[in-house]
Amino acid sequence: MPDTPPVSRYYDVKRDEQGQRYIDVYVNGLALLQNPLLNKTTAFTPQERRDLGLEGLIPPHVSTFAEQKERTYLRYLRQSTDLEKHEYLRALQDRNEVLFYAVLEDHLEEMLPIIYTPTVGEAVKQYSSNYRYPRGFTVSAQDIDRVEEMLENVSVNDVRMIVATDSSAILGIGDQGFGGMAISIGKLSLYTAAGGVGPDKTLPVELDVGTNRQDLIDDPLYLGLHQRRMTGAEYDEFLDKFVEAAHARYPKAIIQWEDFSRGTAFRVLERYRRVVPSFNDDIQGTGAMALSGLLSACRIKNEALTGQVYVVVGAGAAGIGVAMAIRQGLMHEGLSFEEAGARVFVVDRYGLLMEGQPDLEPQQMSFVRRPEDLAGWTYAGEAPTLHEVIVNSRATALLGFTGVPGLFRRESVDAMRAHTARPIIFPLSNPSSHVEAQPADLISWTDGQAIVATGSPFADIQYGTQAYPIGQGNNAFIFPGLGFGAVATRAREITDNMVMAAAYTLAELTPTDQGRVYPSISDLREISIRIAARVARQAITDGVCADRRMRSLSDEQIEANIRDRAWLPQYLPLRRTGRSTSRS
Ligand SMILES: NC(=O)c1ccc[n+]([C@@H]2O[C@H](COP(=O)([O-])OP(=O)(O)OC[C@H]3O[C@@H](n4cnc5c(N)ncnc54)[C@H](O)[C@@H]3O)[C@@H](O)[C@H]2O)c1
Ligand SMILES: O=C(O)C[C@H](O)C(=O)O
Ligand SMILES: [Mn+2]
Repeated sequence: MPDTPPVSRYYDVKRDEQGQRYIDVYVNGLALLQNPLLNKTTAFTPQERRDLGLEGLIPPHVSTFAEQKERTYLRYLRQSTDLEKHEYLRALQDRNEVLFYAVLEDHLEEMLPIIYTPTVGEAVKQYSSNYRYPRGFTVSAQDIDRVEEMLENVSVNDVRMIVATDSSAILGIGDQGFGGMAISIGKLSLYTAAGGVGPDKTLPVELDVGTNRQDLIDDPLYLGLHQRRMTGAEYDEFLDKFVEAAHARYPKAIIQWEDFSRGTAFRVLERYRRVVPSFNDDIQGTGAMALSGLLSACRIKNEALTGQVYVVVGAGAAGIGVAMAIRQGLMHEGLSFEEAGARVFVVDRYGLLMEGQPDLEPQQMSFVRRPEDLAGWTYAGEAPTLHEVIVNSRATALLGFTGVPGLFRRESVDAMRAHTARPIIFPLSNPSSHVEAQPADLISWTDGQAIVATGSPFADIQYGTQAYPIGQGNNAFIFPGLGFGAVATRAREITDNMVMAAAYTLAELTPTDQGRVYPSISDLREISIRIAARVARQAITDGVCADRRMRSLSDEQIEANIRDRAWLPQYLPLRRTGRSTSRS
């Protein structure tokens, strides 16, 4: 019997007599080379080549890992556009995952914008035209009744982390139909590169419930379902079937819901969060990320979180998630629910959220103002506009989650400077082309006084004689650690306290001396490990840790345990003993 559970029907990770890990493979020859979890391309040893039927199929020179990485990186540099670089790295991932993650680890800051935001947005749009090779799992409105059988086709048997999207609100680029699969893939690449979850433990999922994009429906080359989106009870039934089947096949898996539009995001989160361990990245991950940036900004200002007035624009999944997180943070700092809510103003397309507006959704209701709440305000229409809210509320912090480029105007920024010397301005919409204000404008309009963060990466801003670094306020600083902490404890549920622990840990780990409110991406892995440890501790405190051994560990032991189990991109020896212990 192996001392590690079977992980794939193509191989098991086992230990030899000396306790060294090796991979026992049940395929050979070309079939082995075509499995990206097993393939070492040119690095197979002469012994492996003989034993695994690879002789004659690969070039004679046995490459070192360093040579492979160098060859791969040089070719990466020869790709001329960011999308070509993305496609090149994705092809590498589909060929050899260890090498992909090793190269990514060596060049994380350079490559994150390529495999993830903003380039992944382009990959989503081009998904059908650039489709090449299967990755992840997809189920559509046509075949949801067979989802259980279909999940059996997935070759890995021990998935711990699923990212699933219905592609209804991808970044700030809206309904993208089947192309949203690229987002699930990109998020999970970060789980492995930063969060330490092995690639064989992850499963990207595209829930193809249709698309309301007529141009996609009319395009014969579009690879998703050519029909309009399911809604209402039909949609709920689809999701119920997916969740039930995924949980049955992968009982230890955490589900991250990604890029669901505001109409479904909250409903889906609440419907399942106590059924399977799950969280919504745009609501909760973004909420924690934004709260952390605000805590760091307050540290720079040398003021309290409770001393600011917050305007959140865009009352969708992210905006409401962030407004809730700010309110929770203010309560954590001692305010009552009412006092905290009074400091948070939420604006959507009709202006300030006000009673009686059309299309208000349940999750927005606790932020809705009545006219009598606005005594002393001056505004022209039925609801104050964004600018009128900033002026009347005496806003000191402004956060954007609208996906509308250029929404933050100079007059509003000037108005903020009447209330505070150092306005906090976070245009957090992605990708870069959808940012609510250019960081360079914000720095120059405020003579370098604004504290700025953006969702997509921006280079330092040169203004006068000084360089102003722009922190990247992206939920990538939260979800890998939050998810890994939940995986490590086999959390039965992801509690609000676990999300808050992630937010406060990120703030503690953010050095603010350079004026940045988010750390450098090069520190992402270390930060994710530390967040995972604190999330794990919180899971134990909250009584949701299903892993008995973890419960008795000290904080130091938890962190050591998490560090120790983080997957690293290294080749293991491959052997073929002929004794399969896997299901097949
Ligand atoms: N930085 C991050 O980590 C991060 C995380 C999540 C989402 N986001 C970004 O936030 C944006 C929104 O994402 P979401 O998932 O909440 O989408 P969503 O569709 O749920 O919400 C968007 C909201 O913006 C509102 N809106 C549109 N135009 C507006 C306008 N002119 N004025 C005011 N409100 C307007 C819409 O009515 C809707 O309520 C996207 O660009 C996304 O990339 C960033
Ligand atoms: O994907 C990102 O870069 C962050 C966030 O989840 C978003 O939807 O914009
Ligand atoms: Mn998202």
